[in-house]
Order: sequence, then structure tokens, then C-alpha cells
Amino acid sequence: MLQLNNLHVKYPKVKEKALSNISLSFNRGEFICILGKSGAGKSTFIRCLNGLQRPTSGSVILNHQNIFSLKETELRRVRVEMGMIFQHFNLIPRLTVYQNVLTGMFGSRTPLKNLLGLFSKEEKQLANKMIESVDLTPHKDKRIEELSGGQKQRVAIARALLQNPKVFLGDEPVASLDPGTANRIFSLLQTMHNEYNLLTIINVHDVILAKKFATRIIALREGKVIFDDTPEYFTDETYNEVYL
Ligand SMILES: Nc1ncnc2c1ncn2[C@@H]1O[C@H](COP(=O)(O)OP(=O)(O)OP(=O)(O)O)[C@@H](O)[C@H]1O
Repeated sequence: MLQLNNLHVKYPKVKEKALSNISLSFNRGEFICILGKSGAGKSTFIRCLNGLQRPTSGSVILNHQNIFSLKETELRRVRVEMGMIFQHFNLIPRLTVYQNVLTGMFGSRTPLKNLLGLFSKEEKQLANKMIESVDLTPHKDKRIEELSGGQKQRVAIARALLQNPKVFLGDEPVASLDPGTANRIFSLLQTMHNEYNLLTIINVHDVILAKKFATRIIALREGKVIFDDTPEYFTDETYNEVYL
């Protein structure tokens, strides 16, 4: 459902390419973890998938369409099919959990409805259901700034899922969390992944988490794919090739 063809990314004034000749295809139901040391190109890679980063050359095909040949309005529509969570959550701190989750619907509504904050009964029910499914109902009316990091990431997950995506992307979503919380967030992501039959692609620094949850691991080094296989083939030797 998602295919990358000969993707190259070169940032201005940087000699080396951030990504070189990436050709990969991904299917619904895959839970993919992207590994690689700092600067390997993981964030650039994830950002290319939903059009946040335009490649220097190559294409990203989602459902038979190259997302980079779309007009901005069409690209926005395609982005609704891709939920994304981030290391620093990207929530609105002064708004409540409920209000933040509702913003997940913005992409599929008219700008006027968004501006006026008009939500139907069904939309409100859906937001409540999503808050319930990430176990945050008791915190629904709290402001984001009153929550822990793990709770904030659960709000971000609920918000991303409310847009009913087919692809779920994560750019280091557990990098600011302690190991126990990170594990619980990955468990939640796995539950949601299975429930909504998503294609999930997540950058992570923690090899143990990747081996525990991924159905496929892709490792980058200096912008190139050096490993692409199931977790059992990610050996100590692979670890050394990726990180040392
Ligand atoms: N906006 C930018 N302008 C210039 N160079 C950039 C930009 N963003 C990333 N780079 C460079 O591109 C390369 C890949 O960066 P990227 O952030 O994709 O790596 P990463 O694997 O996600 O790293 P980290 O794990 O530290 O977040 C690095 O050399 C980085 O310095």
C-alpha cells in the first residue's frame, strides 16, 4: 500500500545525502521499527512518508499515487490517512485532553467548522470513545500541561487515531519516556495497530522494544538501508553494524 522508489534526500549545504536510494514497500498489518544511530536518517525517512519532507528525487506512492505530485490540498487529504506521533507530543498545552483529541478531526472537516469549533454529537462520542481506549477518561478535562509524558503520548495516540488513519507513523515517540512507560506505550500501539489493521512505522532508539514489538525491522546507516528483515535476524552482529 505504501511504496518508496529510489528516494534521495540531500539537505542544502550538507555534503552527504541524508537518504540514498531507498526503495521499499510496506503493507497493511506490518509493524515496522526503524533503527539507526543518531544522524542515520530516521526522522528524514519518516517525514518523507507523509510529505513533511520533500525528497530531492524519487517517489512515495500511497495507494497508487505519488504524494509529491499532488497539490497542497490533495496532499492534506492524503495526510489524513496517515496519523503521526512525535517525541515531544505536539499537543496544545493550554487545552484539555478532550479538546486536543477533537483536533484529530480537523483534517476531515471544513475550515469554517474547525474555526467555530462545531462538532456533531457523533464526533464528540467518537472522541470520548478514543479517550476511553487509551485509558484517559478520568483525565479528560485536565489541561495537557498537567499530564505526565506517558499520558501526553496517549493523548497524541488518541488524537492521531481519531482521524481514522490507515498508516500510523511515529518519530521517536518514546524517546522522552522511562523504560516502563515506553514499553506500555508500545503495547498500546500494538493493540491499536491490531484493532485498526494499520501499517505502523516507528523510529526508535531502543533495540529491545523493536525486537519485542516489530514484525519487521529496517536499519539505516548513513542514509542507506543496511538491514531489512524480521526481528529474529537482527543479531548481535547486526547490532554492531548498525551502531558501532
Ligand atoms: N533540516 C535539516 N537541514 C540540514 N541537515 C539536516 C536537517 N535535518 C537533518 N539533517 C541532517 O541529515 C542527517 C539525518 O538526520 P535525521 O534527523 O534524519 O537523523 P536521525 O537518524 O533521525 O537522527 P536522531 O536519531 O539524532 O534524531 C543528519 O546528518 C542531520 O544532521
